[in-house]
Amino acid sequence: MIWSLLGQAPVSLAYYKSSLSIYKTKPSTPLNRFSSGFPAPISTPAIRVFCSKSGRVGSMASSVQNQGSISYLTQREAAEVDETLMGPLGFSVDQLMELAGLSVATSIAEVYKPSEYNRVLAICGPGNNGGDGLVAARHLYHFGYKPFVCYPKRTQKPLYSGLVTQLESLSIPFLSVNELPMDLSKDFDILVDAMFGFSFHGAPRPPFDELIQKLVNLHNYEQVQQKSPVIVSVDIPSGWHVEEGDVGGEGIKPDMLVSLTAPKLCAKKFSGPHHFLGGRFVPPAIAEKYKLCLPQYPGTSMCVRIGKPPQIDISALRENYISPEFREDQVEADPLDLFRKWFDDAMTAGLKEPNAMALSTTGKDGKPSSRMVLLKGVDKGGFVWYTNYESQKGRELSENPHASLLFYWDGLNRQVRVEGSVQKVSEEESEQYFHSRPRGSQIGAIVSKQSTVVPGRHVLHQQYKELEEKYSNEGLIPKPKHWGGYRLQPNRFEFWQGQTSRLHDRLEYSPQEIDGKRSSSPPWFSQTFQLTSIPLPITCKKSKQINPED
Ligand SMILES: NC(=O)C1=CN([C@@H]2O[C@H](COP(=O)(O)OP(=O)(O)OC[C@H]3O[C@@H](n4cnc5c(N)ncnc54)[C@H](OP(=O)(O)O)[C@@H]3O)[C@@H](O)[C@H]2O)[C@H](O)CC1
Ligand SMILES: Cc1cc2nc3c(=O)[nH]c(=O)nc-3n(C[C@H](O)[C@H](O)[C@H](O)COP(=O)(O)O)c2cc1C
Ligand SMILES: Cc1ncc(COP(=O)(O)O)c(C=O)c1O
Ligand SMILES: [K+]
Repeated sequence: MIWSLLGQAPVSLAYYKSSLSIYKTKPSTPLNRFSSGFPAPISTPAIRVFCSKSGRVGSMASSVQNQGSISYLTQREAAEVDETLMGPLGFSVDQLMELAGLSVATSIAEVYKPSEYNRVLAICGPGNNGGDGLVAARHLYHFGYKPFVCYPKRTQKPLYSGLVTQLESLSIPFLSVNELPMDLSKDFDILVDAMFGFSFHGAPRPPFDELIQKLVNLHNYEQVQQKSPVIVSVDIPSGWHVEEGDVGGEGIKPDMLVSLTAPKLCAKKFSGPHHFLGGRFVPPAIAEKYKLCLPQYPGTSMCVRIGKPPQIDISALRENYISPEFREDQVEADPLDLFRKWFDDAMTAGLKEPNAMALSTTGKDGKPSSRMVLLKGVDKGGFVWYTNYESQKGRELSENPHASLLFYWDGLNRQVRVEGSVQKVSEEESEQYFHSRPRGSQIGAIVSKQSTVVPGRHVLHQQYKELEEKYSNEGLIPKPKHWGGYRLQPNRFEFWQGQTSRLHDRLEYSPQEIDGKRSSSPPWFSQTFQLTSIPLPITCKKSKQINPED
């Protein structure tokens, strides 16, 4: 299929025309543009690299190396950055180690879900790299993993004995080298290599030579092996030369490398699928001084993916949902109460925009269309959202006043479907809501001829600017006639709670028939909605208890 392209402007939802030649010069379909444009199934977004502004400064700067815009440090530079952080910049080793260990744990959690990779062995060395491993083990415990620790050469400093006590207080088992099984693959899902970091030199001495060999023996990510645990190396794959990497080619081959502060030179030789950066504590002064180019961390994350994104087999992407049981006898009689309860759960879980819902409409041509809108109110009268009445959805709703709403609360493994008939809300209600919005959004609603083609972004921006000036005096911005709310009055709800092996819980509420007639006058659902097929007064069944792949 040959596709034409209509770009969508960012500020408004009007479209602007864009050259179609993009498909002539780049013979790709929208689908492969999509898959090549998005790096990974993991939650980290595309990498944006930030660099210090000035040129190279300081004595060591000339040896800071970049590969694809990201800086790599030599061993000496890494040690010096460390010293600067802990000297003039006032950090303590405890602080940095805590943040480093947390970065390692969050990187692991981004890729290896505790439901599948639960048993973690952290092998910790005598220095700070080992300390990072101890901290990571503690965080992993709190994230739902089952950690074990092998810490054969303990350091007698209070920082380290404190970390050990903390782990012991969580009943995390410490295993001696002798207690480790010959073959680590049966007992662990993740092996955290926290033996050596950037101060490693020479050849590994006992007992670490043997431990490194255990990792070498069991794992080579290039070989497809069933049931092989993954290796996550902290900062440096232990045994590798800090700058040259795996010189003899016989070292460990981690699946994941979590570089700390900035990757060291050996990381250029890392060819495993998951390279992350952690240690979100580098002040601009350090980045500037050492001319560090580092990726931006997304949102509030403690880690960011760097390096090539892994090749994704989309067909293999799946989650096994593990949730508390959602039972018929636990639900509310009124689906609205259950909706509110689940909405509160989504808020409490800190989900982003839990009020975002997919709205599906069909016009008289019967062709469905869906888009996201924001729920702005829910009560006995129904579910309310606001939009442009002249948009595609507005046109379709005028032709066919029935719609479906869909909420998906990732993280809670929950989905709610709501279907019903739709009416415009009153002008007064729309007025009131319109004026509660930020002034920028009010102007945006005037500017945006939603779902129409416009000549370019500049037109929108120009109109926006003019209106901004016009209404700069804090006066009322008039609501355009074509902007307002809709209210969907539900006639069907389905609450879905994901469960293991695709045997999900699905409960459907549909209107009860009284004397052979459907109740139709609101507010009726608190009384007359029923969960299909439990004996009255409230009936309930797992609707369509469904084949396992539903
Ligand atoms: N700012 C940061 O980047 C931070 C990094 N952190 C982590 O700290 C490590 C570096 O820690 P450091 O203590 O300097 O060094 P190591 O953990 O690499 O290990 C040093 C110990 O290892 C011994 N060692 C060295 N070589 C060998 C060997 N061939 N065989 C056996 N033992 C060896 C060494 O003993 P020596 O007697 O040989 O000196 C030390 O006992 C960094 O990589 C990060 O992971 C911080 O946690 C946070 C800030
Ligand atoms: C999370 C999210 C929330 C949105 N909320 C609204 C909204 O409340 N109202 C709205 O008109 N458009 C909203 N949009 C934009 C719509 O998805 C859509 O692009 C626009 O309304 C035009 O749709 P149409 O051409 O199908 O009518 C939202 C988009 C997203 C991603
Ligand atoms: C075009 C459009 N209209 C309305 C909204 C809802 O915005 P508000 O929360 O300001 O009503 C959104 C939200 O993304 C939107 O994109
Ligand atoms: K390591």
